[in-house]
Amino acid sequence: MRYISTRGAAPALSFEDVVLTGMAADGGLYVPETIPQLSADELADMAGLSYAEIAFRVMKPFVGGEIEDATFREIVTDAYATFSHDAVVPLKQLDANHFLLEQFHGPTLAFKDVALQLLGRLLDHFLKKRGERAVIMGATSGDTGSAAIEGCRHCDNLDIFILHPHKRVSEVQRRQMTSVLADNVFNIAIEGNFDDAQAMVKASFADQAFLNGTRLVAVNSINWARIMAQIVYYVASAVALGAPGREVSFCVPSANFGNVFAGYMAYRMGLPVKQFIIATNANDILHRTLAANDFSKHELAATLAPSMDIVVSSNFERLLFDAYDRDGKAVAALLERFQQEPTALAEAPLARLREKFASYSVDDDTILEVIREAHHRTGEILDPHTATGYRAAQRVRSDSATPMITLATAHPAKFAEAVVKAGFPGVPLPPHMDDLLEREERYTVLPADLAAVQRFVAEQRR
Ligand SMILES: Cc1ncc(COP(=O)(O)O)c(C=O)c1O
Ligand SMILES: N[C@@H](CCOP(=O)(O)O)C(=O)O
Repeated sequence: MRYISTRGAAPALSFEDVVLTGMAADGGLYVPETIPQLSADELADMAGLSYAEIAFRVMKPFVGGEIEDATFREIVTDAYATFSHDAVVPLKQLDANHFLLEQFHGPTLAFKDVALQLLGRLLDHFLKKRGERAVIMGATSGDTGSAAIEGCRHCDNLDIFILHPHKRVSEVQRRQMTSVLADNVFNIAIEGNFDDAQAMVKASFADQAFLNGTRLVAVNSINWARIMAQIVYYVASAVALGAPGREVSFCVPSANFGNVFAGYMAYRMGLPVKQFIIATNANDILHRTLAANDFSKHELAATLAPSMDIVVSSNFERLLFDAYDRDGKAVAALLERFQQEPTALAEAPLARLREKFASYSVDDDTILEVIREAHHRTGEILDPHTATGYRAAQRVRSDSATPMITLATAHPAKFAEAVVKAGFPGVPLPPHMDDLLEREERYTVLPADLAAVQRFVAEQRR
């Protein structure tokens, strides 16, 4: 298996190299050169298997024989043993044909754990094999940061630098990151927003001179392994509801687009998916692009679903690469224009996207209304991100005969502000976190200035 860049001008990489890197040298993101296929028989055979076994089977072709089967199976089994639910990501039926896929049973209570428990172990495996050290730089709007720290902190060969937007993540999210006092964990609160943090991480991949030759690795979904691991739960949940004999649809609270892109990859591998719904908060660039072909940046708004407060959506590039028939030059030109001025997609790629994707945007008042309504109807307290998905599924699903799976991307206990504003007393944290609000914190506030951040990383790394 080889991996190529969405901008068409960087060298192709092996699986091991793609895991141990971030962005491609041409500024693009890596995708598999060919998309492995899952036959109907292979899908049918997965019914009733454990999540770890499905994960092994779905991901094996992407690894391309670069890790021995027995070792890879061990890594996968170990990663998913950290989840508090046997099903890892259980399905919960809400009504006749609407299901929640609960993605918050991992150590940090958000869907990011599914990929980052695996990625941490893959990095450990490859770095030990090579006898190398590496520096991680990641940007977070709140959930990736803690999941990355939790997934990678036991790897002695890694120093982990996580940039979060100062005062723009929830208290629980911040404390999940900043109360990890390990010697190899560094939290940086950036005086800016998530887009600023992500831009600095990407700029650091583009010019790594500040690290004097030490390897820089991504934990954001720019790292292909993140997407790969997220494909699994689309397959597992669809098979649980009758695939390949029955089509399903997915509604995905979206921002940086890694989650729904993984679903699209599952579809490209052969999973029968009728529709993907992209749900956004008030930061609605994905919805504006799909619905009105308005691919332009608006100012980033702080919302009640802070993890989705993102304007420049990284993985949309991977979808564009497919929509533009894998023409890297066209993707590079479009994205360069996008950085400079309001732009639009060409007609044919947009039409292709609209065949499979619908979208819907949900503002803060509606998030609160949905939390109340969903509780009244189903007894569930949704987190504010999941609430955007719940409403989008109600409004734009193509039909009610096809099972709709809405991804419940985080636990409501992480987002007390929205839950309390919606009129509930709050949701308790699980026992392993019940003293979180009393734990000591450590983090450094820095301006949104690339040189300052790089200087900090260069000085602090071990
Ligand atoms: C809780 C939660 N829901 C949804 C999203 C959106 O996922 P993605 O960035 O993969 O589109 C994120 C992060 O971005 C998140 O943390
Ligand atoms: N919502 C994310 C933003 C970063 O997304 P990623 O999937 O690219 O890591 C977060 O919680 O940090």
